[in-house]
Amino acid sequence: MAALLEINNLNAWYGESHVLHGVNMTIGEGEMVTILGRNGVGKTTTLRTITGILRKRRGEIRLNGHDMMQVPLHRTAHHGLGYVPEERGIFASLNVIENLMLPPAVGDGGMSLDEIFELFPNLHERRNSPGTRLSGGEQQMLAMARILRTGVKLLLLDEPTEGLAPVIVQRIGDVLKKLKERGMTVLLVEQNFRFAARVADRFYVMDHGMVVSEFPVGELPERMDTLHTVLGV
Ligand SMILES: Nc1ncnc2c1ncn2[C@@H]1O[C@H](COP(=O)(O)OP(=O)(O)OP(=O)(O)O)[C@@H](O)[C@H]1O
Repeated sequence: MAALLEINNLNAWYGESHVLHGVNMTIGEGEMVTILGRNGVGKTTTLRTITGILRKRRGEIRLNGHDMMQVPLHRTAHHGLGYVPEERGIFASLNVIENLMLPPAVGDGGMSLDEIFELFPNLHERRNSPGTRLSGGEQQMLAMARILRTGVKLLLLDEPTEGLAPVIVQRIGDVLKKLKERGMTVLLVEQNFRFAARVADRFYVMDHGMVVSEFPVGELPERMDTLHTVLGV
């Protein structure tokens, strides 16, 4: 499988605080990979550093072979990188369609509104509702849908299931499975272990700003005891 994203010896700082200490990851095209780890180990920071929101960084980030360290933040989407942050960023005063149409399409292969509404039928039902009236689950789906419309190749998701009811978590899992069938590559941070086990091909476990282990989903059962210790769950 060809690598879509390659990260080598990635370091990042918040001011003087050195948070990532040499992260290495490779994500193959069409893969779904989950980053696990306790609170504060650097999972969100890894996503923010890949997107370039956090600029105080050193190391290597290649997307499709392209050196992303040189790409300014406003150009990252043009290279196929889409980021859905934990806080989702839905515009409260805009309705669902307006939120969806806001980011410009930046590449080929973005989903049409019809395709989006097929994937997220409840967004179609709520298409005229303002952001303020959406549930947490609907906001999460809208945040994902908005990025999918733009034609991204790599989707970075930060805790997509946080605070959501089990039935909505299940639905987000179904969406990710359908995206996988379409060949989308996804790197996600997730604390919900059962959800992650359902959608991921592979896991990275982070601790103290580094990747400390990596394994395919098939090895999950034999790793459970160690993971419970490492993750404190
Ligand atoms: N804006 C910031 N300024 C300074 N330090 C920060 C900032 N954001 C995060 N940190 C620190 O960086 C470290 C890594 O945080 P990060 O949010 O990446 O962890 P995480 O693994 O995603 O955990 P969580 O699930 O709690 O978000 C933590 O020590 C955190 O306190």
